[in-house]
Amino acid sequence: MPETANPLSNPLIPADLAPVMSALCKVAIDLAGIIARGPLGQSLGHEVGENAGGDGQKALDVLADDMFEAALRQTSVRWYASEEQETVLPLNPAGRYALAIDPLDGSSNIDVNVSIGTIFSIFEARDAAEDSFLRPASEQVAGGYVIYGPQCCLAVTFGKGTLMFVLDPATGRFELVNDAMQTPGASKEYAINASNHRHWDPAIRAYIEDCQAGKTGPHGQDSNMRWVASLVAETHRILTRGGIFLYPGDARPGYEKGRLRMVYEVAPIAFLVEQAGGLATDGRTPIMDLAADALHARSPLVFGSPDKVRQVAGYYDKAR
Ligand SMILES: O=P(O)(O)OC[C@H]1O[C@](O)(COP(=O)(O)O)[C@@H](O)[C@@H]1O
Ligand SMILES: [Mg+2]
Ligand SMILES: [Mg+2]
Repeated sequence: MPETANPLSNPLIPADLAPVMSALCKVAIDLAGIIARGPLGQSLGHEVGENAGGDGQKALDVLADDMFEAALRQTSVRWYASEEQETVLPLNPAGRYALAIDPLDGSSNIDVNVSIGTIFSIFEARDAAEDSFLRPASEQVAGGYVIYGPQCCLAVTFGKGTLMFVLDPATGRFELVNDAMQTPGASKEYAINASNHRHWDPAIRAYIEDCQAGKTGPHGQDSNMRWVASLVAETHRILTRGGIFLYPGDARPGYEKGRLRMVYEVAPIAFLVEQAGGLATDGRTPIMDLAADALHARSPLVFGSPDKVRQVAGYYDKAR
């Protein structure tokens, strides 16, 4: 792929954030190349350790983290918080921004050639490292993801709608394909890891059982279930085709608040989805009103087409 000085130049990118976005995109292009070579290149999917959240780290998790950290050092990012780092790293002391990142999302899919991604969230930096991230999701100045799939795409919001770019392999540039993504309202698809059925609370259990009941059940429609186990891929599908995603808290030890991390998974995805006319809650409360109480804190996440997300909140109200 040809190398361009700036792979993302567009008037819709705020000028102050443009160098940060450009650095993210350059790394994303390099990662897309590494991922595309799969077994022809270095081994990507083998376990190399454990991260602060207790998840196994794959070689590509660590490589992606190293690449983003190195590239963002040259930008106005003051604080760097990563799924793969226990604490916040100081980058540019004079920098204006605090950037949180899931360098490689969906790592269980690395070996099986299914879409994986990168998720990022940007706040204005505060003087204290952690304080810069432990604040309401509504204070984000940018949120987005890159998906490494059949197409490499960037979805990003700066609080004025959700933009979608596609990487053109012929030029090495991300081209704008939609300047106002709109989550479709009507969809028959729901996404949840159904193997956890026995651990769910009564509200989620009742909601999913009613989805499964189909046309003759209370929802009055047949549904399809999807579970990619890659949050970026589920988000991309829902932004494009509608539907609902649920990763609720459940009864497994350590899963009281589900699996997903507030700072670098839940908050940026909620920002993107709400800017595209969807809703994102923890089941009841809008994610945008919530703040993490620790860097790697988890949060339940329910997002997608507004009517469906409201419907889930109704099940929680009934279960009270
Ligand atoms: O394996 P589970 O419990 O279904 O969890 C799947 C979820 O875990 C994740 O893979 C977590 O992300 P990481 O790969 O960044 O740890 C999400 O992308 C996905 O939604
Ligand atoms: Mg993730
Ligand atoms: Mg990850």
